[in-house]
Amino acid sequence: MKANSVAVIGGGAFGTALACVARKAGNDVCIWARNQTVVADINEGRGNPLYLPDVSLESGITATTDMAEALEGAQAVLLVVPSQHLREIAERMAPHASGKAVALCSKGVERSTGKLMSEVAAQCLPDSGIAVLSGPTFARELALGLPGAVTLAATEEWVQNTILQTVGIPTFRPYVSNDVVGAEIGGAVKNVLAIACGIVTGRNLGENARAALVTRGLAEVMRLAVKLGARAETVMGLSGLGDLTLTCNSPQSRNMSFGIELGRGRTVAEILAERRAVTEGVWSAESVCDLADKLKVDMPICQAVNRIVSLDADIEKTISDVLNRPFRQEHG
Ligand SMILES: NC(=O)c1ccc[n+]([C@@H]2O[C@H](COP(=O)([O-])OP(=O)(O)OC[C@H]3O[C@@H](n4cnc5c(N)ncnc54)[C@H](O)[C@@H]3O)[C@@H](O)[C@H]2O)c1
Ligand SMILES: O=P(O)(O)OC[C@H](O)CO
Repeated sequence: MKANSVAVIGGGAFGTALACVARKAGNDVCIWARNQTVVADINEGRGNPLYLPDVSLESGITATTDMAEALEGAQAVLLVVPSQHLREIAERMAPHASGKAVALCSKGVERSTGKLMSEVAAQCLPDSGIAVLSGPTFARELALGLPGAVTLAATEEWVQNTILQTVGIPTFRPYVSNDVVGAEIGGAVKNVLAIACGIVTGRNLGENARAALVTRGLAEVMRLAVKLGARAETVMGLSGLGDLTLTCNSPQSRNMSFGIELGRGRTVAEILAERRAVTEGVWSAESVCDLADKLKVDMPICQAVNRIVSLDADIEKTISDVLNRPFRQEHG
């Protein structure tokens, strides 16, 4: 029997890792990447050293810079580009993605509109079935075949089933949900909170402080998610608590490591200038805070990160402001 065909849109670390997962699930996989060097590395070198060094790719994973070619014949699509570029790429996909199941794997909130990724996709890909795939997943570990689990959220059963069959394997276990907004909000906000945890780590403020930040950060995610109509249980699942725990506790995280460097005194511009990889929390801090303001949701940790990364606020003063907020009830 001919293998199913899967398109992975985005040739960064996570797109490449998900291509490995989809291949292990028995699919023929074609990665679309904008960078010709990435395409050549995948097709000729069987790897992606620019974005995911030291990982070899199985045959059965190919790459192209041609969007139509990548999507032709694909039953399922994994959309894995940085969140601020999702609209532009989804618009390019649209003529070739009608009737296909598309899993959104980006974590962020669009800066120019304040929209969640599913809202952007609803505008740009009206004829596709949309899912959100999100959870605690460092690309490298996935690509190496280490075990993990994610939330797979879609309102339509055929979309859930298509994506489940595309990526579900014993070492990559999707847990299915119909709470799309709940599944995506955790991933978007945890990147901002991981920067806060990094700052605290970089300034040697201790493990107690980081545990407090993770817990109070979870309360921020919960308040925003519930206000957006998401379910609390989703926030307590893999895409919420799971991803927050991973990202806020490991310097493997680009967001946490960015915060660590900030905490040690380097500037946003200096750190970003040295990075090829995307640090989503930098780009979503402002849009998460704008969304919170609009919905009148209190998110003091995210606001503090935004003041530091977007408005160049003094770190010591910002930490002091957070610590000196009035005491309050833990819940409610
Ligand atoms: N890396 C991970 O462990 C991981 C895990 C889960 C989710 N994600 C999410 O996946 C998304 C992609 O992250 P990644 O880690 O694969 O990226 P990456 O940092 O490895 O690479 C950046 C990617 O962005 C692309 N890019 C840069 N500028 C672009 C533009 N103008 N238009 C289109 N593409 C552009 C690059 O070509 C490259 O493919 C992000 O939203 C990230 O939060 C990443
Ligand atoms: O390295 P980060 O901070 O972008 O995090 C990667 C994934 O989102 C972890 O689930």
